[in-house]
Amino acid sequence: MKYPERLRKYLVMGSQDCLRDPSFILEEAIRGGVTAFQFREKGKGSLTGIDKYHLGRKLRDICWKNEVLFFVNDDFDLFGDLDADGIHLGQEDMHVEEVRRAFPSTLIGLSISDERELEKAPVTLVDYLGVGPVFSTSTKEDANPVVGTDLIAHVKAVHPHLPLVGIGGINEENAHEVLSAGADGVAVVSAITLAENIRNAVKSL
Ligand SMILES: Cc1ncc(COP(=O)(O)OP(=O)(O)O)c(N)n1
Ligand SMILES: Cc1ncsc1CCOP(=O)(O)O
Ligand SMILES: [Mg+2]
Repeated sequence: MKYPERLRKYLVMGSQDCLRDPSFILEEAIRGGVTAFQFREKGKGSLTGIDKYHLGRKLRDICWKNEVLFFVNDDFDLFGDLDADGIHLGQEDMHVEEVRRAFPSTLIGLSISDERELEKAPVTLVDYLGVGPVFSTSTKEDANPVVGTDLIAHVKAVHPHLPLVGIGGINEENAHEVLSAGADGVAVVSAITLAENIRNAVKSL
């Protein structure tokens, strides 16, 4: 599968998002068709230090065994330690320019939550944009205001060749709206991690 298609079904997850073993959830999600994974160990109840590293390594190995892209959220040191395929950065995180300088050929994703952020984004240095929250979410405590599918359509119109994924409140009922608005993929946490049947949840996205 070529690169932008590999962002089609993008699971974002840390142990704090799981009621079951994260390795089991990731394996089931991959069997259901997940094509990319972001290790986002962050927020209430999340692991730190060596425990975070060990879980990250376990999830990375599952991804690699199955040819699924493995991204690390925020944590530049962990990204390097795990030799991840890429890193996802937000507006408050380490600067894209700095990561690109240190890792000329890694995959870099950048969050966009409004038109102003898009205007000042170093788009030539990133491999995809994560646009959202598209719908309301209870997974991210400090989430920005909901942007709807209009921002997806705007970003695609301004940068038609730059891959983009929607994130925030996406589930099997509304995923088609995100894709119809121009997204290359959907990035999902709770609709997968909390699903009773994970494989079916991914299949129906
Ligand atoms: C694919 C994707 N898009 C957006 C985000 C959000 O990143 P950020 O704004 O840095 O917030 P945190 O995830 O770090 O809380 C993401 N993680 N993934
Ligand atoms: C990490 C992140 N960034 C914007 S919304 C969000 C959380 C998305 O979680 P969910 O898919 O459960 O709404
Ligand atoms: Mg971040």
